[in-house]
Amino acid sequence: MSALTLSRLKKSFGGTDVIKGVDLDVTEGEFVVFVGPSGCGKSTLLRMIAGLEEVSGGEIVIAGKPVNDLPPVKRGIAMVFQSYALYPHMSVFENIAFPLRVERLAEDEVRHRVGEAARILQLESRLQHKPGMLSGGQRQRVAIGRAIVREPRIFLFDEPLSNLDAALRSDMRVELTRLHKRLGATMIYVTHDQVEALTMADKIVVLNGGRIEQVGTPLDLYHRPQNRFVAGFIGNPKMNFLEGRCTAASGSGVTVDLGPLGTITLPRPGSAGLVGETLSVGIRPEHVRLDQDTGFRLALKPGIIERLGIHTVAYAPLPSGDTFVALFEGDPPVRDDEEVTVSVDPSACHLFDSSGAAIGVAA
Ligand SMILES: Nc1ncnc2c1ncn2[C@@H]1O[C@H](COP(=O)(O)OP(=O)(O)OP(=O)(O)O)[C@@H](O)[C@H]1O
Repeated sequence: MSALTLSRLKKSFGGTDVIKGVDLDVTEGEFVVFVGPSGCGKSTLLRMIAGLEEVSGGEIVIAGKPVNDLPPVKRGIAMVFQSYALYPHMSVFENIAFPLRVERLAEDEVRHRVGEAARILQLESRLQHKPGMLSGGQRQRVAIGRAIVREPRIFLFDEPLSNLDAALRSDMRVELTRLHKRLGATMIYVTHDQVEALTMADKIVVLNGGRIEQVGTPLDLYHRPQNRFVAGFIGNPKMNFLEGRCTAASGSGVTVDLGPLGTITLPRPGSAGLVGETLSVGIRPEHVRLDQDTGFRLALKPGIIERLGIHTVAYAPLPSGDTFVALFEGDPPVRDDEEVTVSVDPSACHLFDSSGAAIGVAA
């Protein structure tokens, strides 16, 4: 069953369109992550679902019921913000209990729900502490506890981990994934951190300029990006793009002349109409090999090499002025300012037409 449906959803501030017609279906129990560059409308979309922003057009349906005209408290949602918004003078218990006090729940029920949330979040020994005595991660757990006790249909998270340091973020990622499994609740999560998106999501929604670019599982987006934007956004280091002119295209292959870098033929169906068009060949840094028998060869002279132990990242200038990034496992014998010939399997490459649409990937 659908937990949430957005239909032709729009939002403008003054005369500026910020959300430009979003359609989305979220299944009950799904962990959905909104990602996209700064200003693409992620938070606005979340706040519209929460009822904190009015809708300029379209409809929001939660559990089968249109909610456009319902205030936040009647929507069956609970939102966790980046700033934990805890009351410093109240104990952890009272902070978690706060929304239940507002609803005037019976004391027994309050104790039961707070106790359960504290147990799930391992905050039982902290219930009498004040927020000032807690670490950042513990404070964020209190904020999550305050959402849990409301027993919402949908949890909304707006960059909840962005105030934490890197180590704590990765711990909290695991905790949130565990929490999602345990509660089986529908969760919608906004982040600009693609590691969070790729590791936590059942489904990722990539937004750009107020529109959805693609919706899919993390691996769908990684392996089958439908356009150049998604291809460049998902994956770290980012995909390399080499531009060239299509010189041949048939049902079995597309050939692109990359000028000084040579010619590559990708084994994917293309129509004869592509010949003459400028295409972009997408190469993921992790698909670059130092052995030279996998098809397309490229001579690189890395200017900078980052050795991270588990892998090595090489940055090499291209004749176009762009930088080509290659990622190798371990610590291979590549040196900066020394030429090295690498190779790429053409069947692992991506291909985009001049409008940015992927060639040979079903929409
Ligand atoms: N209350 C407002 N009044 C006017 N413009 C707004 C308002 N809120 C957001 N905007 C604009 O809407 C656009 C989308 O903002 P939003 O905060 O949703 O983006 P975002 O993707 O969450 O960005 P970030 O990752 O930087 O938080 C931005 O251009 C922003 O300036």
